[in-house]
Amino acid sequence: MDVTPEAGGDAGHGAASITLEGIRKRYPDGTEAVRELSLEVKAGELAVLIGPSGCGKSTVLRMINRLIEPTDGRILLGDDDVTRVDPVGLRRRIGYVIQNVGLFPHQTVSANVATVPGLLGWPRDRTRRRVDELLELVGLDPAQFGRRYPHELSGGQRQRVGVARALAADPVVLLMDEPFSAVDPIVRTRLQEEFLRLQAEVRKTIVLVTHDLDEAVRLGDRIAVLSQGGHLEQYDTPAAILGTPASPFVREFVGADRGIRRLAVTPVTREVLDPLPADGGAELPAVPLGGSAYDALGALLTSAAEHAVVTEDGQPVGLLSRERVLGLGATVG
Ligand SMILES: Nc1ncnc2c1ncn2[C@@H]1O[C@H](COP(=O)(O)OP(=O)(O)OP(=O)(O)O)[C@@H](O)[C@H]1O
Repeated sequence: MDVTPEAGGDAGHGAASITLEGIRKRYPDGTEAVRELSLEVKAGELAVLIGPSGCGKSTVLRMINRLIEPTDGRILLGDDDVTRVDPVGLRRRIGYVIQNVGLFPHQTVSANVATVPGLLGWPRDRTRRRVDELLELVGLDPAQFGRRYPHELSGGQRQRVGVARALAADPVVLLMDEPFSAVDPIVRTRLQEEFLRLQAEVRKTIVLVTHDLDEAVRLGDRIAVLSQGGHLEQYDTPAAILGTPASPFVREFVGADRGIRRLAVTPVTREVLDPLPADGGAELPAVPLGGSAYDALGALLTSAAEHAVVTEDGQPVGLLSRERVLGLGATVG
């Protein structure tokens, strides 16, 4: 069988749907990592797998490209059963991006991106064109970055090279295991935005594993919330997952983050302030009246202070305690 780019590709360009049918993974030591999971990712869609540590997310992902062999069940790319094909050939048709990227340290950026085309025996000219095109696509100038080695790049740049490498041979499917977690939050947000633009262009079928609910909500067309043993609690759009959690587990899972998210949109008002001390709180961190409770909490945690002084037009108007800020999160959660 040949997993062609057209296989099952009714929506994405060169993308295939992924169907998991009753897959199960029992490790040799008896661990039931995934008991029974069925899931369909439509061609050209991005599905996020999220859930607590150890619930089986990475195991599911690695069964799709057969880095891990399923104990039971079927996995289809388009109409083709991946459990029946040569795993090495299969992996050349599936892009795989992991945390910390896994670039080859002694090869240049261009050589890294050219890995799979090289294995597939593409002519050198075609490979070179493809490498340049992909580096441009992920926002790296080929002339400037192509000859560098991975250690000469920032973490965010390495991550982009990882994505370019995974896309090099125009895979039918892209698997991403915590692809943005190794970079700081600001770079992460930027990479996520760039990645969404890239996905709008290439429309691959993508399965992405993350711990970060904000990332799941931002990137996912659909989110699969898993509990221990790869149990599928809910598989739905981000809005539906946040708005109508299907089980107490999902409610609790999104609930914790929902409180934090609400803090970001809750302003610090006069109602929550305590009177100023005699010295006006000169030594305390200052936060503006009307600023977000989330930012106020950040200022308190950074300075390890119990109180912040709240200012209006530069003048102190009251004290805000850490307890009050946390209360704002709890009462609106
Ligand atoms: N090779 C292995 N042998 C035995 N058990 C394993 C093996 N690999 C993973 N497991 C177990 O299978 C379960 C699922 O692991 P998996 O890595 O898929 O979870 P995960 O949801 O990706 O976790 P995390 O979020 O912590 O990365 C865990 O209980 C883990 O300890």
